Amino acid sequence: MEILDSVQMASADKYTIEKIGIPSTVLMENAASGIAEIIKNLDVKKDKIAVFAGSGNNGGDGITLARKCYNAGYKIDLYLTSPPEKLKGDPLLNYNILQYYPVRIFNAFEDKLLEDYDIIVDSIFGTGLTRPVEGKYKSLIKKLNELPGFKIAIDMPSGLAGNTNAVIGECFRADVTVTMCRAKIPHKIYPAKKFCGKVEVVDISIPDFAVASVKPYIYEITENNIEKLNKRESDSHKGKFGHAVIIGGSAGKTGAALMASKSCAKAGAGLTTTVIPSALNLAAELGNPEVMSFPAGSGDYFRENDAKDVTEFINDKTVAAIGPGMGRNDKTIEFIKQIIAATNLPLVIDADGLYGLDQNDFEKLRFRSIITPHIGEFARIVNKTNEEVINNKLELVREFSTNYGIVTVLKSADTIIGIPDGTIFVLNTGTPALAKGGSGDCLTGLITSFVSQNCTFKNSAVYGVWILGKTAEHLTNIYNERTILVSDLIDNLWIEINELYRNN
Ligand SMILES: NC(=O)C1=CN([C@@H]2O[C@H](COP(=O)(O)OP(=O)(O)OC[C@H]3O[C@@H](n4cnc5c(N)ncnc54)[C@H](O)[C@@H]3O)[C@@H](O)[C@H]2O)[C@H](O)CC1
Ligand SMILES: [K+]
Repeated sequence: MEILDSVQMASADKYTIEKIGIPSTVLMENAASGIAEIIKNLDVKKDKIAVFAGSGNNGGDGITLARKCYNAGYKIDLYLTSPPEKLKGDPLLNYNILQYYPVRIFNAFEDKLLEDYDIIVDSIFGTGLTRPVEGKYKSLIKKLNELPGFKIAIDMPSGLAGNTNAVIGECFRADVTVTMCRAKIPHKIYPAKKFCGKVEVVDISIPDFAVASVKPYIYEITENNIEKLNKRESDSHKGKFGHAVIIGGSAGKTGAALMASKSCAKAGAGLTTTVIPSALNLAAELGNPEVMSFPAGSGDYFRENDAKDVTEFINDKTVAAIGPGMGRNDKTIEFIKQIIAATNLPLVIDADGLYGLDQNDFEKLRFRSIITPHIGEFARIVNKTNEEVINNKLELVREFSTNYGIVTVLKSADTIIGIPDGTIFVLNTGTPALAKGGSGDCLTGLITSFVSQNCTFKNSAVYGVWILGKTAEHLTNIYNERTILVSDLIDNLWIEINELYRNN
């Protein structure tokens, strides 16, 4: 599904009203009907409802909803943030209609809140908000957050802006957010996502082609749109699924290279070899019997002198991952730079593999690489603070991927995948069980495995993130979010891989 920003939403809205001719009043009526339907189906007490409505169209949705809620038999009070004389357009039309209904109408700032409401509906600001709320609006939102009732935001929790995932100021904390047509950026991406609660999307008759006309470039990957895995031909042999290489390990971190390699083999690479500093080779030989190893150099970490042998070894392979557990020794960094310069192989680069890279190295990775940084690693790459990355992750990932022609997988609770044509994919899979050392190594192995099996870079990245996240969800449901080890994830990768085969 597309994720829109507020400008795109307004354009799709305009297209529907002006080009197709569906009146805006109909859209508002549909929005209110959709929201009322969701309220009816909520499993919470809903005898007394308070709607807080602003003067714009978001307020208009709330005013119209008041009528729908009355029709459904709820006791409903409306609190306006502006005098009725200031209303115009559809909000005014619906306000005038509401005069015929026995709904009590108050001023949100001047009148006292009358009783304890079961449900508080926030329709103060929607996609029209672009700057932080101040003054009496700020105080009102604070006050609403302190009320005990169940909280529903219409379109967006008031205080969030529709074109950013950053929390720009005080905002309503919703249990449920009901949005129209498509989810917007703050609904799907942290930190704003945290304020939205469960997000429900209602159809208000804006057709798909009106959405397509605004050229969406952000998509959420879900069960419904993830590409299924192809069944293997019955006469397949291992040569068909590539030879994947995992270059990693250093004294104390050998396990990272082993976990990445095992994940790679488990997800279906034809052959997997761990390239490992030779002093650690025995661990690789004994630790992963299904995986081959290539002992490099003579020490317990990689040095630049090892690059020649390693390059010769990997050059006829299908894909190499660089990074798991390599450490950050200057000589190792030089080794990585030389590998990047001396080969044209598809590369997946993670963790320590990214640490010493500069613009020059990234230039050499154009159209053949996937990088998988977490927030801190990406902040270092793009020379920003962690905070700046968190609040601008879409723009920064998009800029990096398009500038360098590199697929970027920015790992966090909502993983963002940027591809070189400027498209962004968002995956909200996973649980806090993944907040543990080694999860990233598993992801690197998975992505490398799918590249080895000839999947596109985009699909390889998507499969890696999806399978790891879904496996964590599955195991968290059975066990809990603390006691799951990466080896448990690896053992259970088959469950989600089975799901990806389904219906194919
Ligand atoms: N296609 C759809 O999704 C439809 C959505 N609808 C609803 O319409 C709103 C957007 O309405 P709009 O009138 O453009 O904006 P808002 O109601 O969000 O509010 C704008 C209003 O508030 C003023 N304002 C903005 N920021 C601030 C601020 N920080 N402090 C004070 N005042 C502020 C601004 O000047 C405007 O006057 C959308 O979210 C949906 O809920 C339609 O119902 C149908 C189609
Ligand atoms: K709102």
